[in-house]
Amino acid sequence: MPHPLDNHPILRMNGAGNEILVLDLRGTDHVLAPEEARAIAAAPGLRFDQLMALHDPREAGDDAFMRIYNIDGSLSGACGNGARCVAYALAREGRERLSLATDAGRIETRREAETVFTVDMGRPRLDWRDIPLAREADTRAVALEPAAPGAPAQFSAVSMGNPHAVFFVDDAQAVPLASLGRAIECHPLFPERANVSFAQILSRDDILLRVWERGTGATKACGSAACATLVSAARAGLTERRARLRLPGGDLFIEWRADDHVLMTGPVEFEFETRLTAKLFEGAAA
Ligand SMILES: N[C@@H](CCC[C@H](N)C(=O)O)C(=O)O
Repeated sequence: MPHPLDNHPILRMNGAGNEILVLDLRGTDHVLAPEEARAIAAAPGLRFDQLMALHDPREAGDDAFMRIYNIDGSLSGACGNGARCVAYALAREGRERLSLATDAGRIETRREAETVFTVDMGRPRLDWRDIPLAREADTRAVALEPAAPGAPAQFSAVSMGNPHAVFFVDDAQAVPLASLGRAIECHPLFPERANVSFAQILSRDDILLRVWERGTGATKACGSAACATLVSAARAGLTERRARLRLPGGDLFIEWRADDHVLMTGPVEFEFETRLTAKLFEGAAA
């Protein structure tokens, strides 16, 4: 029997430099196995930061249900830049606004301009159990214990549907992102691991940000991390509730509205469309 994804189209896009694949599985009952996600990531030209698999909606009013894969095959409950890429992909069907469900909740997107999209990421979750953390803590300032060599002593914890640890630093460019990110992602405080951000406050509405993503590593942009950072900075009184987040791949504009929803706006680029082949999955579970 041919592999169900043989000859299936796949889109390569990026959201502010965050490398995204969009795999539209609506109308099929195929659920991508972690091994299959890793096989796609290993194919020439298809390496991704996140793969967004679209499934038929489970509830009336939704446009799709999404499964979000990291490069190691693990799943995430949220991906802000990926959602904006999905919004661009489905805009080709004439849909300018979307409601997208994940296991962590529902997010909404809208088109602002030809290649600029906003995603409403919903409310941040700020209770230590929701991050989750391994022990009770005030999420505004959690002590990193045991200490990680070279890491700041404390961080802010936020869930945007996925776990984030945000460290405020004087010089984000000087942070050894790979070594610290790897160590903190898997720190015993995070039973589900964490996305790790290093943020430098430039002014009350301007933040420089570098991110080590859970399950993927250093990326050029991480939307949910940008949201978690703005929420952390505003809670700490370091910024207003609206700011520009400068990431290596581009700028994201984040607003934590009075109704508690966090909105992110930024650019999306379509790179190319190609087709998967059965050969790619040889050795991976079907
Ligand atoms: N790049 C994403 C976040 C992707 C998920 C993350 N690596 C996780 O495992 O939670 C974004 O734009 O939000």
